[in-house]
Amino acid sequence: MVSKDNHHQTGKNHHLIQAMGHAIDGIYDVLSEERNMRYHLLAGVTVVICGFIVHISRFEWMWILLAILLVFSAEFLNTVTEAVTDLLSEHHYDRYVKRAKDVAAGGVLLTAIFAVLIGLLVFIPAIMRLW
Ligand SMILES: Nc1ncnc2c1ncn2[C@@H]1O[C@H](COP(=O)(O)OP(=O)(O)OP(=O)(O)O)[C@@H](O)[C@H]1O
Repeated sequence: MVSKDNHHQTGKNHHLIQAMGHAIDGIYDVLSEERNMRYHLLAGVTVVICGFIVHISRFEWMWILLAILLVFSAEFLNTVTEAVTDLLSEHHYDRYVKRAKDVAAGGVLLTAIFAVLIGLLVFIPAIMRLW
């Protein structure tokens, strides 16, 4: 989905609906263009389904949803970093581009490790409770 603006807008949004349209375009862009984001989405949906199956508590849901949101946010920032650095470098090698991209990717990795830890802390006791 691409926003319905026929012109190439470069200025501020004029109303909330327009701003929301661009924001939804951004979400769609990350989901359609970034393969890693699709893996994160698949993992997130799987974890949410598992959460319903093993009846995790409200407190546990808060941690699970926070972990999912953190990974998604890091992936969004990673995509922004890639877009801006690719624009600036025009795909030529640049050590500052490398630094920016590696740091952004490191942020995604850290949030993914956090999410796995939260998953283990929540689901191991939840599965044991079922027994
Ligand atoms: N213009 C550049 N200058 C220097 N290093 C670069 C440049 N472009 C990419 N790199 C290096 O290559 C790595 C991967 O680049 P990039 O993130 O663009 O590709 P990607 O594998 O498609 O990423 P993702 O999987 O997150 O979409 C970067 O982390 C960086 O180390």
